[in-house]
Amino acid sequence: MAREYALHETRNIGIMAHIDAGKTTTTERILYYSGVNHKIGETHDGASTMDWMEQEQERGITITSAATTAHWKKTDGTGKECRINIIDTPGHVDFTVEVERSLRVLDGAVTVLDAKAGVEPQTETVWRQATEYNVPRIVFCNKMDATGADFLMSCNTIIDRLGAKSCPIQLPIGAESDFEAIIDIIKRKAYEFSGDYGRVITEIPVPEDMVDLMEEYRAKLLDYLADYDEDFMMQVLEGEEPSIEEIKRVLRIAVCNGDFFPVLCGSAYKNKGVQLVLDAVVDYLPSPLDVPSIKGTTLDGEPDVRHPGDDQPFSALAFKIATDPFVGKLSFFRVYSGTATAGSYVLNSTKDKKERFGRIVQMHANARKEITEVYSGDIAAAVGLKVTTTGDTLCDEDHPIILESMEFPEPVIELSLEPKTKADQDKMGLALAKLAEEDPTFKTYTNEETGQTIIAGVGELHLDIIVDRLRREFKVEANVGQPQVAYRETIRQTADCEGKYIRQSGGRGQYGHVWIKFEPNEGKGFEFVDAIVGGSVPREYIKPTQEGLEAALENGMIAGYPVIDIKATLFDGSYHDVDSSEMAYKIAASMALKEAGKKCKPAILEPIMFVEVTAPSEYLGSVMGDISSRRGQITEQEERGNAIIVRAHVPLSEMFGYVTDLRSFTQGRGNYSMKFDHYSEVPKSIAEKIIKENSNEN
Ligand SMILES: Nc1nc2c(ncn2[C@@H]2O[C@H](COP(=O)(O)OP(=O)(O)OP(=O)(O)O)[C@@H](O)[C@H]2O)c(=O)[nH]1
Repeated sequence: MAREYALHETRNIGIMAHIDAGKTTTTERILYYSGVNHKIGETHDGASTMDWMEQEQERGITITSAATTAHWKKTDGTGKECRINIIDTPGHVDFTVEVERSLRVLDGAVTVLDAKAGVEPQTETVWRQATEYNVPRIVFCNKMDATGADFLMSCNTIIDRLGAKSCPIQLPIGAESDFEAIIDIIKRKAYEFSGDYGRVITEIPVPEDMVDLMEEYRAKLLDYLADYDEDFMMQVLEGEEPSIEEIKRVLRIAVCNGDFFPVLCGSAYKNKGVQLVLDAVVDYLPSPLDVPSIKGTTLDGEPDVRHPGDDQPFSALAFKIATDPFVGKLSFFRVYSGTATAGSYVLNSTKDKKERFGRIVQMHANARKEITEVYSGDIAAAVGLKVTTTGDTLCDEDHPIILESMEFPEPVIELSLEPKTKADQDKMGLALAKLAEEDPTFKTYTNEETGQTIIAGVGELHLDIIVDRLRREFKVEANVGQPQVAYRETIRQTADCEGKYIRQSGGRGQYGHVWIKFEPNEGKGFEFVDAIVGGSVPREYIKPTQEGLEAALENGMIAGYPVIDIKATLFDGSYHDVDSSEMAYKIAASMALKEAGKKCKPAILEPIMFVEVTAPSEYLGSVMGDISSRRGQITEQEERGNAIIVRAHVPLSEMFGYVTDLRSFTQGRGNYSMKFDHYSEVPKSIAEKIIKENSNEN
């Protein structure tokens, strides 16, 4: 089967915004106009198609990014269509990993702003992420119908707050309840929307009193564009009037270049303007051919690259694993090069395992269409992959490559779960394993000392939702502990440590004996070195020693928290001809680590968060004072109109309940966002307290 849409007629886009700016409503309209949906579900009625998970509907927020395919006619008069793959990205800071992983596989994005507020703190976060991943964007200034909507103010915030090169390519006619129609600055035409969900678009005259403003911004736009094309610059300098096609051509170059951001306006809710956003997606956002070829490495770690094209070797990146109630596990992937058919085998080069593409499906909101082949540039989901997790590369076995993957934030908050009944206990293990498979930022483990199941995530809301899903989707009832900081342990000093496990009481005994040198390994995680010469520890017991050590690291040395940044060199030991066993070496390794807890100057590390607070200027003093009282260090402060932004590093343990405190001393006008930054050693007094608390529980 040949491909349905040419590569240059494919768009992989994300819709990014501050929470509540209207991403979901906008996406719904897109699906409606592009013919996928026949009924529009309003998010505030809890009936939207994208937010199909039950609690998403109740909370009215988008949690998972569903990849959805839509089609839209090109504006060049050829009657041809583009395929637009849309990834709906969540706006809450606890889900930035969702934003980041979709950014990784997108070629372009639509940033949705709320016309009442312009650029908001969370918009800045996603904007910066998009910049980091070089994702070209167009901006849709939504909610023009809402009280307080101000288009030009919003456009200015893009320049002032984001420091971005940007210019409107539309102007609203009227605002708030008088918002009526939209002017296309490039075409010098105006449009109004009527009929079923604004389906009918009618051209109307540009109001007399808006002509000057339109010309002013048109001139500004041309000025900006002149930088991107020499011929165009000459035309503008010589006062020639460039044609509409010419302007669109250069605007496309500017947008694809990733540093120019045209702004459109409308109201998704009132059905005005979304079709023009789709036109702009097709006209200005890049196809897979317009973005740089994806980089990666060969299996030997040499730099390598894959170019888009169906004739290239197959390469794809798995960016999301989801559980579908009907087909089971779905692995979403983006194809960067080549093609693959359903039923074929591919190599998971990250894990060095073969995988079979059982069935391949394309998602249309919550419906799915089975396809037989995927092509370069496509986004689709595979059913039945066994070992693949988020971030893995799938590729042609004969041309292996490991594509650049993504980084995931640390799970810094944890809580304990106690199943209510034996039946719950049985179900819980499976359910947690499934959730962890879907979400690389969610971890679960058993605290060996207390026997409790611990779940860890990136924020309180993240864990809240996990617990909620356990209850609803997996029908597991559990008592939930208070959220706690996920501390870590490490060592500060090198020492040789012995672990000896010998049991000889009649019959076959147990014998395992190792000497391990432990060294601090800051920022480099866990490293295991086999330095055994002369067989003092036989070959077959080296892997068990490493495994025993890895398991022991999870349970800590002094307070039960996972040990990080440690290098272990197995350099000596002994064995017994009859009694040595894998188990005995595993235990010996864990005993050696216990000894490291005494000899290697162990330390407790706490997560330090990057916190960004925005509040009216008069609260600057209180914001700073409060951060200091939380052991915070202010790194930057900035004034922006009447508001101040304070950036700081604050230990997570001091941030519980911050939202309530901030609201109360700023009379509800302060806001903040926070994300993990790094680990740092806790002050001695606190370390002692943590160790004491954790030994009390025993
Ligand atoms: N007045 C007005 N309200 C809108 C518009 N678009 C969306 N809304 C409302 O704003 C609220 C948030 O819209 P959503 O589409 O759920 O926003 P979102 O950005 O997807 O939010 P999350 O999924 O929670 O991140 C809902 O109550 C919408 O009905 C608009 O154009 N005008």
